[in-house]
Amino acid sequence: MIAFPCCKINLGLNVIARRADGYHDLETVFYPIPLCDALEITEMDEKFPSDVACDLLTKVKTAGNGEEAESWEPLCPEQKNLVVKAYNLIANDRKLSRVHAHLFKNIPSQAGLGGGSSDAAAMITLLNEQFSLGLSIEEMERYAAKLGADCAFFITSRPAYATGIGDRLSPIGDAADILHGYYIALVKPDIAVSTGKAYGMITPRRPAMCCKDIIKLPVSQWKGLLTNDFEEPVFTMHPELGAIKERLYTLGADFALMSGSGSTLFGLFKDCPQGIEEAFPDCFTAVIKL
Ligand SMILES: C[C@@](CO)(OP(=O)(O)O)[C@H](O)COP(=O)(O)OP(=O)(O)OC[C@H]1O[C@@H](n2ccc(N)nc2=O)[C@H](O)[C@@H]1O
Ligand SMILES: Nc1ncnc2c1ncn2[C@@H]1O[C@H](COP(=O)(O)OP(=O)(O)O)[C@@H](O)[C@H]1O
Repeated sequence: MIAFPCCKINLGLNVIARRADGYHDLETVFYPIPLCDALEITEMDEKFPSDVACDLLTKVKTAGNGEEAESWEPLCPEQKNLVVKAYNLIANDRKLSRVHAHLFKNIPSQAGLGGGSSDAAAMITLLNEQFSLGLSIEEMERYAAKLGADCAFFITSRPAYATGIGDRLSPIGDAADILHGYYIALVKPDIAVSTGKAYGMITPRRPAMCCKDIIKLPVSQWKGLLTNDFEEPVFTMHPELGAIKERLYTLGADFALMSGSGSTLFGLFKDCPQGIEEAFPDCFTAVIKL
């Protein structure tokens, strides 16, 4: 059984308050983007000589100098991969057969695109189907939220207004179609931002206007209104990121912003943008019609 976990961008992100548990309350709109990993699970042969209940092979797509390379390499120690963590979480409560998992990584890591969280959510939904666990969407979202603050969103990957630590989701109604027909350019340089460190550099505040209301305006009016609180501290640490955002505007974007805690910048274009790959030669780039 196979799934294609997508990634997300944040349409605005306001860090509102620091909580007693060290986490932060935020408000953001999660918007799914069809740049996907592939995750396949197959049941393990009874005779497979292993103590491991879920073994994982990861194929990472890496780009460099205009060439694409693929290699079977662990992204991180297997037991730390969110796909294996998702299996272990469900296996704690339900009887599961042992499985082989094959993960093809197409979504860049440490990018603010939620790729790992999406893979974990896909594992939960795959296990639910493969083993007829009968879990409801809400039950799967509750499991997912235990694995990462933005993981619950990826159970359905429907555009959503998120509050709490990113785990309280509500649909955004008609605004869900707002980007239909737009082109998105994703640009991710080879810079890793620590999410925890970035949160620590923000002074929380309540915004004048909530991002779910701003996105009801035409995209051409979002500039200056729809903001990401991570940009200020992260652009200070890495000025190259601010420069990429400016370049996206020069290339004709109606709107550009950093996604999550970075380091991906995205630009929204009415017409298919030209020259993105050439403009950012040392970065991962993708142009996708929404
Ligand atoms: C910033 C956001 C915005 O969408 O996205 P990404 O940049 O990761 O995509 C998310 O809040 C990232 O959520 P997620 O990536 O699941 O975070 P986790 O792994 O759960 O937490 C990493 C660390 O970030 C901090 N953290 C995370 C979420 C939150 N609401 N408040 C926090 O303070 C905590 O210090 C935590 O230890
Ligand atoms: N399935 C997975 N895909 C990507 N990263 C994973 C996965 N499982 C665990 N990780 C770990 O989580 C870290 C960040 O995850 P990722 O989702 O790519 O970042 P972000 O939330 O910034 O988009 C990675 O550096 C890696 O060590």
